[in-house]
Amino acid sequence: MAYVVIKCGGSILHQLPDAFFENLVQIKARFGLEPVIVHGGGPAISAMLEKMQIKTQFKNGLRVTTEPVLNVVEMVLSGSINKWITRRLSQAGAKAVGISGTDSRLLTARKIETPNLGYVGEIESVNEQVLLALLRQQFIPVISPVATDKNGQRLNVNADLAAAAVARKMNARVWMVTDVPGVMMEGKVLPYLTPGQVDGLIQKQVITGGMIPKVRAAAECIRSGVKEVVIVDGTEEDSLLFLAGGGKTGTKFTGNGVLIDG
Ligand SMILES: Nc1ncnc2c1ncn2[C@@H]1O[C@H](COP(=O)(O)OP(=O)(O)O)[C@@H](O)[C@H]1O
Ligand SMILES: CC(=O)N[C@@H](CCC(=O)OP(=O)(O)O)C(=O)O
Repeated sequence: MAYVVIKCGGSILHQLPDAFFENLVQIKARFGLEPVIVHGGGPAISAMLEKMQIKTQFKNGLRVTTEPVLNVVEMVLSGSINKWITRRLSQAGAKAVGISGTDSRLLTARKIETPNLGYVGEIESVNEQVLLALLRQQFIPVISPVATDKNGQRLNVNADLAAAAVARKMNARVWMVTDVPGVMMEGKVLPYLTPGQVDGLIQKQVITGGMIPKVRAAAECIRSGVKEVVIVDGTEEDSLLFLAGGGKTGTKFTGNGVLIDG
């Protein structure tokens, strides 16, 4: 079976048209691709934290996660956002099941060692049996990226990194759906990138903020043998069908891409 992990970024979620969810259902019928959704929700978490007057900050695209922040992260991601996506998919005719990385140890993580990041995790293992069981019964899994460590402590995992871990485990293609047409440099989309180019672009601050974990996750995928990682604009019409059919859009990560000057 061919799987595709579709990472839906919080930046774009609420602008995704009905057609996006309908396309998601069609890629299975028309191209035999089985979708697994991993979603973010950064802006919704920030909005809720602001409402609750809890301060929040990011380091290299990762949210500093104290205990009160962690409570809000889980409430928003595994609660409202996860259920909102499954509702949209159900409306589009899919059998969607929303689960969190803490269910049945789907995502096990360890605390990232960067000092003062708090309860932020990096994925150690993915229990793909849960996903395979759902997929066998024609369900589309919709995953919230909250994980647990080996002691059962909840950890906040960046959704790009969670999507990469799931894709590596399932040997799936990866489409990262976001609010920009790809990785941009000097106002233009970079059509191709290789893992080796990523660190330089971050150092030169061509890539900043939320794009940092995205390109790092993409590079990690390619280095471990994932065949296709594409960063794509969620509002681009029929982009999922286009990608499923082998079309080229957004920024594609490859083992040997086009070199960037400088
Ligand atoms: N070189 C770059 N190309 C495109 N976007 C970039 C770049 N550097 C930083 N960004 C920022 O990254 C954002 C996407 O990351 P993020 O907001 O975390 O999205 P998502 O919620 O989809 O994961 C873009 O909206 C843009 O502001
Ligand atoms: C550790 C960390 O930064 N976790 C993210 C999880 C959500 C996410 O990744 O959402 P996007 O895909 O919209 O960025 C956060 O707290 O915002």
